[in-house]
Amino acid sequence: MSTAIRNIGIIGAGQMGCGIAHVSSIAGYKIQIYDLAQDRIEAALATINGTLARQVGAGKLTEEERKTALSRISGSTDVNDLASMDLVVEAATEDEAIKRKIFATVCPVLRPEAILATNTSSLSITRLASATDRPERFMGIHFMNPVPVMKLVELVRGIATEEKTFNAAKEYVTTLEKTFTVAEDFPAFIVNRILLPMINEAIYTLYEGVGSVEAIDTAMKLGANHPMGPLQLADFIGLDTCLSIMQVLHDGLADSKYRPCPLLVKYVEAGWLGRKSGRGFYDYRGEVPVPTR
Ligand SMILES: CC(=O)CC(=O)SCCNC(=O)CCNC(=O)[C@H](O)C(C)(C)COP(=O)(O)OP(=O)(O)OC[C@H]1O[C@@H](n2cnc3c(N)ncnc32)[C@H](O)[C@@H]1OP(=O)(O)O
Ligand SMILES: NC(=O)C1=CN([C@@H]2O[C@H](COP(=O)(O)OP(=O)(O)OC[C@H]3O[C@@H](n4cnc5c(N)ncnc54)[C@H](OP(=O)(O)O)[C@@H]3O)[C@@H](O)[C@H]2O)C=CC1
Repeated sequence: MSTAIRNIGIIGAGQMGCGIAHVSSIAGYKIQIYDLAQDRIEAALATINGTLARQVGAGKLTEEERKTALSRISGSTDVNDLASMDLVVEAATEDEAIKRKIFATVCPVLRPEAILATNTSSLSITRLASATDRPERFMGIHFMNPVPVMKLVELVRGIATEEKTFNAAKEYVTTLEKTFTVAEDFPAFIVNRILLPMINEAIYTLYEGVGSVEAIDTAMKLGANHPMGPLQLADFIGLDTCLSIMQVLHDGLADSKYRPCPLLVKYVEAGWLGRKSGRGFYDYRGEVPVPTR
C-alpha cells in the first residue's frame, strides 16, 4: 500500500470504475464507489464479485482473499461518503460537461489535501483541473480496460500538477503492480492517440464495404496478431467512448484525418453502444456474439 493513500473514492460504477475498485481492493486499499443510481452500485459490486470469483477459480486468488477484497469495497449515491478519501479517481462517462459538473459537486466535500484524479481517455487534464478547486493536486491516472488484466497505466500531469501529487500517483499505481508511462497533456495522450484512429479506420473499412465485420476482425486478429479485432475492441471499449475520443482528437488537433466515421456516429445515435448496451458491431443478446454487418 501507498504511504500517503489509504482510502480511495471512485466516481462512476461502470466498467472502468469496477476494474479500478477491483485491483485497488486487492492491493489493500479501502474503496468507496459513488454513482448516481443505487442499481448501478449494486450491479458494480456483483460484477466485481464475479471477477474476483473467476480469479479464485483460476487459482490467482484464495477464497479468503476474495472475501477480504470484497469487504473493503462500499458504494453509495451520497457524495458526502467521499469526505474522508485520500485519493478520488473520477471514472464517469467520457463527457467534459458531466465531468465538470461532478467536480463542482465533489470538490466542496473533499478534504483540502485529497488528490483528485481522472481516468479520462482523452480530455485535457489542464482544462479539467481548472474546473476543480485543486489544480495542483489534480492529474490523469489512465487505466486500460480490462483493468485487472492490462499492465499499463498512463500518468498525465496538467500544467499545475505538483510533483508531490505526481509522486503519490506513481507510488499508488506501482502498489497495484502496474507499469506506468508518462504522457504529456495532448488530446488522447499516447495509447488512444494511436489506437482510436486505427479503430476509426476499421469502421470506415466497414462503412465503405471493403469487408464485413467478421472479415475485418479476422483480418486483424490473424493478420496482425491483435488479441481482439478492432470492431470487437470498439464494442468492448464502448462506442460512445470511442466517438468521444475521436471528437476530442478531431477538435483538439484540427486535422481531418481524425474525422469520426459517420457509421460510428449513427451507431451511437441509435444507442448501439457495444457490449454494455447489448448491441454494437456485434449483437450480444444471444449465447454468442453475432456480427451485425
Ligand atoms: C479506451 C481507453 O481509454 C484505453 C483502453 O483501455 S483501450 C483498450 C485496451 N485493451 C485492449 O486492447 C484489450 C485487448 N484484448 C485483450 O487483451 C484480450 O482479448 C483480453 C485480455 C481482454 C481477453 O483475453 P482472452 O485470452 O481473449 O480471453 P480469456 O482467456 O477469457 O481471458 C484472459 C484473462 O483475462 C481475464 N479477463 C478477460 N476479460 C476480463 C474482464 N473484462 N475483466 C477482468 N478480467 C478479464 C480472464 O479472466 C483471463 O484471466 P486468467 O488468465 O487469470 O484466467
Ligand atoms: N471503456 C474503456 O475501455 C475505457 C474508458 N476509460 C474512461 O473511463 C471513464 C469511464 O468509462 P467506462 O467505465 O467505460 O464508462 P461506463 O459507461 O461503463 O460507466 C460510466 C459510469 O459513470 C456513471 N455516471 C455518469 N454520470 C455520472 C455522474 N454525474 N456522477 C456519477 N456517475 C456518473 C454512469 O452512469 P449512467 O450509465 O447511469 O449514466 C456509469 O455508471 C471515461 O472517462 C472513459 O473514457 C478509460 C480507459 C478505458
